[in-house]
Amino acid sequence: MALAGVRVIELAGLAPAPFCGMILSDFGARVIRVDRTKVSMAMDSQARGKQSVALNLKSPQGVSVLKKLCLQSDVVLEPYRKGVMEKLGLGPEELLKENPRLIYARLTGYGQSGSYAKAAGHDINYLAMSGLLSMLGRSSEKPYAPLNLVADFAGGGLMCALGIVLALLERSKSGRGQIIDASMVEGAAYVGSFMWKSRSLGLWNRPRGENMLDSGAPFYDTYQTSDGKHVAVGAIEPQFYDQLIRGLGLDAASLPPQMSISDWPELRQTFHLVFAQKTQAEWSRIFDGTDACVTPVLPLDEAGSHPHNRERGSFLKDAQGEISPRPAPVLSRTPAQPCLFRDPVVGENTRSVMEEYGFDPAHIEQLLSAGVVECNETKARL
Ligand SMILES: C[C@H](CCC[C@@H](C)[C@H]1CC[C@H]2[C@@H]3[C@H](O)C[C@@H]4C[C@H](O)CC[C@]4(C)[C@H]3C[C@H](O)[C@]12C)C(=O)SCCNC(=O)CCNC(=O)[C@H](O)C(C)(C)COP(=O)(O)OP(=O)(O)OC[C@H]1O[C@@H](n2cnc3c(N)ncnc32)[C@H](O)[C@@H]1OP(=O)(O)O
Repeated sequence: MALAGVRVIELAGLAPAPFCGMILSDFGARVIRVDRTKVSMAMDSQARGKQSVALNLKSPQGVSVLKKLCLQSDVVLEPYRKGVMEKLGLGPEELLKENPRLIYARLTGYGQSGSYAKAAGHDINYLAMSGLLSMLGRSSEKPYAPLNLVADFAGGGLMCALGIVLALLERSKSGRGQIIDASMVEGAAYVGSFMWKSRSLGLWNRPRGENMLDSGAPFYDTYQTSDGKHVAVGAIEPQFYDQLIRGLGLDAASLPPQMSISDWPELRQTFHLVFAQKTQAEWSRIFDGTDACVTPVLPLDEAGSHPHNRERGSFLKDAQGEISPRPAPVLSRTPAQPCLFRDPVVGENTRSVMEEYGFDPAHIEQLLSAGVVECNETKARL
């Protein structure tokens, strides 16, 4: 796999850093998640392929253990508020001095500088600060955050993984590590570059929800079908729009022109009435195999069984029978081989990882009895 041999220490976080760690793990990195001690269960729902070491970083001995892990690793990924790592004596200056090849990835909302750097926040705040949230939502309604997809995952976890891969690539030439300052505000904004850079095309001149790609246009929207399900329509280009009109059984000559914005409300009402006459499956039978750009809106539990996705193996089933997306993209020679085994219990791998990183057994026992580290091998076997 592409990242085979890369060792990552991931400090347990909420959502973006776990996703970043899972991407690295899916593509072959060895990811060791450092959990707090005295927690009953991991909140990491993206722990695929990871190992868990439970370590109390509030103790000086715990800090020494982490330093030793980082000394023999390629990447450390930290998701805390600015200054937390420095307060623990685990800041980048400290760790890079000991291991100049270390890639020190800092995944935060607002980045390591600026007046918000130390403020708490979540996806919705970062998305708001990126400028993008102002563009999301239906006409005459307030801005609407599309789950926590954009800042946490696209602009956060994924962008940070890109930074890590870039830094690894650069290190193969220079031999040197570096610090990655991954701000979710900036990551989200960057993902949204098209919105900034396409403003000159007039794509976003109208109020929110009234432009071509923000549900303003009737040919770029969702419609309810007679069985209460939905279809998505993305028939932008005239040749595809023609096929949409044909599939709907409408007469193009009796409709206003596609790009007549003032007629969009009337056209939307026509589409709405027609789509409501057949079930989602009936519309799929009509539109599958055409270029009308009409697809069913699939719920998560149906996405994996859709023929197209099934043919490509786009979703996988793990040992617990849980279905989730397979890693993307697909590399032809060195594709990801995601682990299908269950997620680790907190502290399940403490002892084995410490042994592997050169701690002698007596020292491990001493740290265990002092509560600096925790080992939950038995819990894992239950
Ligand atoms: C929208 C998403 C968030 C979705 C997450 C949800 C899935 C979960 C959010 C709340 C959870 C529920 C809740 O916890 C209650 C229940 C708990 C129960 O156990 C389970 C069920 C729950 C219902 C639970 C269920 C789910 O988990 C939730 C619903 C996001 O947007 S995520 C993005 C968030 N932003 C960032 O990541 C940006 C960077 N980080 C930050 O800005 C801050 O970390 C953040 C997120 C604002 C949190 O701030 P906080 O003050 O809590 O922490 P920090 O200032 O960063 O400091 C960390 C402290 O922890 C110490 N520490 C770290 N590791 C260790 C260790 N191994 N040992 C000892 N101590 C450790 C560290 O030293 C810091 O200590 P100090 O404060 O003393 O410096």
